[in-house]
Amino acid sequence: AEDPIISRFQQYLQINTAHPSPNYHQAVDFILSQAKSLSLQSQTIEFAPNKPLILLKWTGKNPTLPSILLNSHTDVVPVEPHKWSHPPFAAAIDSANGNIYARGSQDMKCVGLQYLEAVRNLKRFNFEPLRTIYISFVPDEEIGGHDGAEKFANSEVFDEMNVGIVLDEGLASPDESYRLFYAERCPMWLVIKAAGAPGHGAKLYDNTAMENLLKSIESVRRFRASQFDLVKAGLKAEGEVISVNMVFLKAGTPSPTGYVMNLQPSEAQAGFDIRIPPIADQASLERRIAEEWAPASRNMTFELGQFKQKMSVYDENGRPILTAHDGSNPWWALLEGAIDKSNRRFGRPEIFPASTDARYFRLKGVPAIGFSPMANTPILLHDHNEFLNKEEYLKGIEVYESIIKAFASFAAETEKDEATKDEL
Ligand SMILES: CSCC[C@H](NC=O)C(=O)O
Ligand SMILES: [Zn+2]
Ligand SMILES: [Zn+2]
Repeated sequence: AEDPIISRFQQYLQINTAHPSPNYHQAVDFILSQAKSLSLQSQTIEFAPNKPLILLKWTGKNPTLPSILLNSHTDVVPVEPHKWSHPPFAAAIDSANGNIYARGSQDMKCVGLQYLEAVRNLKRFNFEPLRTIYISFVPDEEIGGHDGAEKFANSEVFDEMNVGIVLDEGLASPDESYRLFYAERCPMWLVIKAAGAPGHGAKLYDNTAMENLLKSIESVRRFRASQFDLVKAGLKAEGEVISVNMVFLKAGTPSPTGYVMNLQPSEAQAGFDIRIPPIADQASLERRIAEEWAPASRNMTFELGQFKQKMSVYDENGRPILTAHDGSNPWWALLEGAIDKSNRRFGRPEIFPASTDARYFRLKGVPAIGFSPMANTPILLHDHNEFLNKEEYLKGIEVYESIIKAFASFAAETEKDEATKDEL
């Protein structure tokens, strides 16, 4: 009985939805055909042209209760096919160990289809949800989600869904414990630019663009090391420090044979991917950028928010964007209980080190938990030879069945509503 399940996963993985030209329409056709076989209501919405978002609905017995949203993205990151041991869109299975190789096998086509397979099984056992369950397949997560989850979370459609809890992606775990995420670092993409006097390549003089930029890079590196040291010493988790990584360097005067060697250029720039946890002081980092990393006194300028990536770690009320993971959030205990029931372990709640669509839902005040059921699995998202083991995939379906059952059967509304009922 497991073969059709795996072959459906393979079919989804075989659709090339890699940027910069994801084949979204083929993915939509596939998901819609699955939805039809499950008798789920479906809707395709283009918040931006040619960027379809699919919204599936399984209506609950009490549709007035806040609903459950199971979110996944349909796009994947690009590949360097010749560096893979198996073609990245073949979804080949290594018969020796059952590993399924494909871009998206971990990030996150697995999760999207596991939701559907879990629903298939629950329907087969005639489970009837009390709460309405929505399943969304969104485009463009890998390029920031602006035309996908961001527009969706800010839409009337979303308001009308009255979502009480969102599940979104997490990370694989090399050990036996699943990882759970209550928040994520927010991206801040920075380009710093240095200017200086050009001159002969043989001349030693102050204030060259290159020297000015290098001073900044040294300063960035000291900060990077100070953050990384906290992680290495075990004092902070990966998601709890500010990461800064230089991702490009651009300078020099091009010539037909390469670069002009005896000319010191008048401009130089460097790009940095910065990620800030919601527990950090973002304003003080921005001061550091202006005063230390790109000081005007050294002929430097900077641009924050390259490719529209600059988020605030705070919401409009100045509160850090995170989902409660204590007793005040009943969904957390339900999730842990459901995983427990499936005989799987889980670790302490963490801050996701990169960024996901969950931030757009959290920003709307809706709790969102990052979770991808992949234990005993090396973390290979965005890497070559991304794979997920067949058995681990099947186990994940069972875990989602348990979670969906627990979430969809949760009868209490909020503490406040309970109190009101008691008074009546
Ligand atoms: C910052 S917008 C791009 C989102 C992307 N998400 C997953 O890898 C990331 O780089 O974190
Ligand atoms: Zn992802
Ligand atoms: Zn990704």
